[in-house]
Amino acid sequence: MSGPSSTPLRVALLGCGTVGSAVLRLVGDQAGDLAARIGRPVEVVGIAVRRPAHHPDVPQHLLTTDAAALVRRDDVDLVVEVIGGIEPARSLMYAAFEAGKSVVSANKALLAEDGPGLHAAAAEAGVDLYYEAAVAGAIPLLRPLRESLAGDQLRRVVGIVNGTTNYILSRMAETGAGFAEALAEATELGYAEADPTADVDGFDAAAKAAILASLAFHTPVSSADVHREGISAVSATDVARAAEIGCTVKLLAICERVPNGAGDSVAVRVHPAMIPTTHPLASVGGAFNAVFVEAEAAGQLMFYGQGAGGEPTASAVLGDLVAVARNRVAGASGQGPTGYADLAVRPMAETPTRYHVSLDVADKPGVLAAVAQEFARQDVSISTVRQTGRGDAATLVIVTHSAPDAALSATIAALRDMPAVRGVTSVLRVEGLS
Ligand SMILES: NC(=O)C1=CN([C@@H]2O[C@H](COP(=O)(O)OP(=O)(O)OC[C@H]3O[C@@H](n4cnc5c(N)ncnc54)[C@H](O)[C@@H]3O)[C@@H](O)[C@H]2O)C=CC1
Ligand SMILES: N[C@@H](CC=O)C(=O)O
Ligand code: NA
Repeated sequence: MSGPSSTPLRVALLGCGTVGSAVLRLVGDQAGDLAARIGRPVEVVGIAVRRPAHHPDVPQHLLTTDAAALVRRDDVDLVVEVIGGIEPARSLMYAAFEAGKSVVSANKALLAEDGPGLHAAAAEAGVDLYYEAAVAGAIPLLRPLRESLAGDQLRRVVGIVNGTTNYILSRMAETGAGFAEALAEATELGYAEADPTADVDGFDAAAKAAILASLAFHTPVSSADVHREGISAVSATDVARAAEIGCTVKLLAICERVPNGAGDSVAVRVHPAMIPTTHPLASVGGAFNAVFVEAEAAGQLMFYGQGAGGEPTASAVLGDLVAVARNRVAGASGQGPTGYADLAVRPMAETPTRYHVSLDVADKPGVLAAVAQEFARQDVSISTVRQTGRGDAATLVIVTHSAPDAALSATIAALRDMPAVRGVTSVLRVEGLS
């Protein structure tokens, strides 16, 4: 049996921002252990950046602004893509596969847009495409879905998968911080995307939900298939109303397999929701992420940890780097995800949800009955009604039972038009209430 080789595996690093610089640091700090774990040393031989002058701490001879030439260089064996976004990351990955090089990426936006195409290109080239860092940062989640749970049937994956919005919502609830102030802090801490509207408007979480659903249900799901709402409309009133009923507001990603006699479908959505403070996801604070997985045989599993930040994300990148390097040493490649089930994606309008609605109404006879009638008109059953205040300042707080989302949103539209309703002050979906 042959022993470890001293010939290094040569890595091209594309991007040297929050994640890339942490990857570079960890590869250097852990060089000895990585060599022992892989069987060959790992050496970063080139780093593509946009502006070399912005990277004074990096060995200058490694820097290049020509990422396309770097991935094709003969002295590059593996590629780590931490530029982010669609282009040029997509072209660079395809070029790497064409040149027979495995890719490790943290790029959920790209994987959620073009996952099947990228995987097909990697498979055709007989190389690997790994991206554990793309969903829930440091938390090992994609490999467990792809490998450990590959023998089970998954029913539901639900969690908090965006660190920036969780940080903002936590700060708003705990300290009363304003939205802009909390977002600035999250950006400063390296959690936010280059364009933080990707976090705030739910695009980042929707991309992660698409990746999770694809792996969980063996079905190609892209970002465009995901119902997406961000947190920019979450108000201090929503947070206060949630607290009044023992709930907190979280941005949830919910991926479900929906049983149906004619053939199962999948429903994938990202939106803010009130959850009870006793729910395990309620205590997930700051930039932490947590994901529940429900599987037929395994039952409930929970994954928790740091979902954003340079070092935590670099940990997941390095785990993938070790995996693809080991495959390369063994002359093998891992099995990519399978999309054989190819289930239909169920529209949000048909997906059952529950609403919490807060209305300012006149405290007059018949108002409650008229409001209740609007719910009944859409076949929406009410779970609880609470009235506070009297006269002009009366507030009705209604929690519904589960109903198709379209029926609930039609009810809200009708309530807004009712003369007796002075204002619809808070509307949020509710998850996890008994
Ligand atoms: N920051 C985080 O907490 C996490 C980030 N990710 C993902 O990791 C990737 C990188 O994110 P960050 O490091 O936070 O972003 P960043 O904006 O800090 O770094 C990206 C770097 O790529 C460089 N770049 C852009 N275009 C380039 C080009 N054409 N050639 C060479 N370099 C180029 C930029 O100048 C920048 O330095 C993204 O896909 C992001 O979604 C994933 C998990 C967590
Ligand atoms: N911007 C993302 C970074 C990790 O994916 C987040 O806030 O979670
Ligand atoms: Na992860």
